[in-house]
Amino acid sequence: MERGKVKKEKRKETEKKKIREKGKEEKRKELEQKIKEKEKEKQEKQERSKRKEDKKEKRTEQGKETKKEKEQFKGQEEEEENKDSIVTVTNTPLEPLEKNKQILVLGLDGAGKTSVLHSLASNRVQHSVAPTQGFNAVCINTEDGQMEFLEIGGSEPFRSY
Ligand SMILES: Nc1nc2c(ncn2[C@@H]2O[C@H](COP(=O)(O)OP(=O)(O)OP(=O)(O)O)[C@@H](O)[C@H]2O)c(=O)[nH]1
Ligand SMILES: [Mg+2]
Repeated sequence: MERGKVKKEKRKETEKKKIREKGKEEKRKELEQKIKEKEKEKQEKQERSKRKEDKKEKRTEQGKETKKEKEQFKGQEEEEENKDSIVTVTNTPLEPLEKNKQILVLGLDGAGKTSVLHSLASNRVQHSVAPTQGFNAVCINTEDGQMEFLEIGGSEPFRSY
């Protein structure tokens, strides 16, 4: 009888051990799953941060390009202003060239604006030209298209224009 009791107790102990081991394995599996989920979250965060950095870099590059364009435009304007007596400025310097061009002619009085335009239009040199009062418009037809010159008198009353 005692032997039978001992055997039963041994069986119970082995069963208990088995149950404990199963519980431990389940806990291990749960921990492993949690660790994997955390790693995935970290990777996703890193990818998001990378995308944000890429977007920022693109924006800064675009800003640099626009700044360069502005600087080029300013440089062109300054070069045109530094010309001696007659200054010609096109209305749309950065747009594609059109057939009809409008050219503004500026300069001090007596510089020879009207004389140059007259010689261009008529192929003749006119010596005594009266000072331009207000503005003087000259249209010249060329092979490529029309060129419209607008001269503003260089006398002091017209310099404000
Ligand atoms: N010697 C010489 N005289 C010139 C020349 N070009 C113009 N002139 C003379 O300079 C004077 C003034 O010329 P304009 O063409 O009227 O000058 P402008 O720039 O139109 O002057 P405003 O209309 O007052 O702004 C005229 O008597 C011209 O004959 C040039 O190349 N050489
Ligand atoms: Mg003139």
